[in-house]
Amino acid sequence: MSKKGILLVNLGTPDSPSTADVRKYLNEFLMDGRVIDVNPILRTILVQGIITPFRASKSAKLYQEIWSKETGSPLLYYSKLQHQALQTRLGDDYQVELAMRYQSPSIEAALQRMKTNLVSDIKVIPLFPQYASASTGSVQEKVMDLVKTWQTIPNISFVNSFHDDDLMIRAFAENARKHQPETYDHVLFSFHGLPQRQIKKCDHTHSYCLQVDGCCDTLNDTNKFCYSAQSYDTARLIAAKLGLPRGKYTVCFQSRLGNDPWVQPYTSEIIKTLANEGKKRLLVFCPAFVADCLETVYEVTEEYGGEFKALGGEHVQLVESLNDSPLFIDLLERMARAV
Ligand SMILES: C=CC1=C(C)c2cc3[nH]c(cc4nc(cc5[nH]c(cc1n2)c(C)c5CCC(=O)O)C(CCC(=O)O)=C4C)c(C)c3C=C
Ligand SMILES: [Fe+2]
Ligand SMILES: [Fe+2]
Repeated sequence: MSKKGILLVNLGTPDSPSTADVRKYLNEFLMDGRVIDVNPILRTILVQGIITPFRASKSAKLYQEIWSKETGSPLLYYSKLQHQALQTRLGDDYQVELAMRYQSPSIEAALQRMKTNLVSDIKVIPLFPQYASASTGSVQEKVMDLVKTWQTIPNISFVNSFHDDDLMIRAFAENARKHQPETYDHVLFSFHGLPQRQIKKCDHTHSYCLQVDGCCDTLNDTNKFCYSAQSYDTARLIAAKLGLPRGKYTVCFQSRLGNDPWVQPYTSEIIKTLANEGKKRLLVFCPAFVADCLETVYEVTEEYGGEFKALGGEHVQLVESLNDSPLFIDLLERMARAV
């Protein structure tokens, strides 16, 4: 009998921290119409004429800071650990493949290996807890775009999001307990940002997301696929698991790009406010990521840590990501086996 296929897909990272490879990565990433969601001519001018030429060498320097001689990019390193751990858990009845949406290893090569092995059931697990068109949606589109040319299209299913899954919530809470959250003045749940335009576009009523006060306070039929609403839900659940009172934590969004408004509050502004209030020690979760990466290792620890200290703060502690923690592998195994 043929094996069942599981395709794990994360975002992607450059092949090396050289400016040339970072440029190649940024061009592929940002030319995705779900990431820079403007018309193709404007996107080409923005990405290839403005963003990438200015950003490539700056980003390459950041990647050089986090790149390990032995293990390379943290995102790819931890993704490989997750891949191996899941294959071990699932055994020989399953073929587990790892791919990145951009650069390598590619989704195309992973699907091709499954096709060669006559895998007839494929479950795609985009490694993003909260649904966004720019991340999960892009993976889904890419997979469908590749298999549409096959003569026989196999049974394919997609995991859409797992923002409220108890195993993920417990995994983050367990990582935080190592740092004794009660010893910190404040806790941040810092999610990757998204342009406000993309948040509004996911609301088919066009009158709720970012139009109504408190639109992310609960999940309902209108906002159930809203990245921001799902992020608030994740934060509420982790906070509840740790018994954090409402005033002890803040949800915020990091990594803006360009001049358009992104979903707020911005992490950098919250860091300033907390330093000005005299807070000294911050514990920071990044629950949009299941693996440590540039956005956690560098942006939180170095960039926000540096800004906080310059304003009188003492310490910013990152809660490490899920990486290959047993509870997260439990979750991957459960998603893989679910019919
Ligand atoms: C959590 C899922 C992600 C969403 C949603 C997302 C949207 C998004 N990102 C950019 C621009 C950049 N993101 C960059 C890095 C990056 N982004 C994610 C995840 C999501 N992005 C990850 C996991 C990483 C880290 C990759 C790594 O190699 O470690 C970068 C590159 C770094 C830099 O130059 O700052 C950019 C650029 C946009 C525009 C966007 C949605 C519109
Ligand atoms: Fe990103
Ligand atoms: Fe919303």
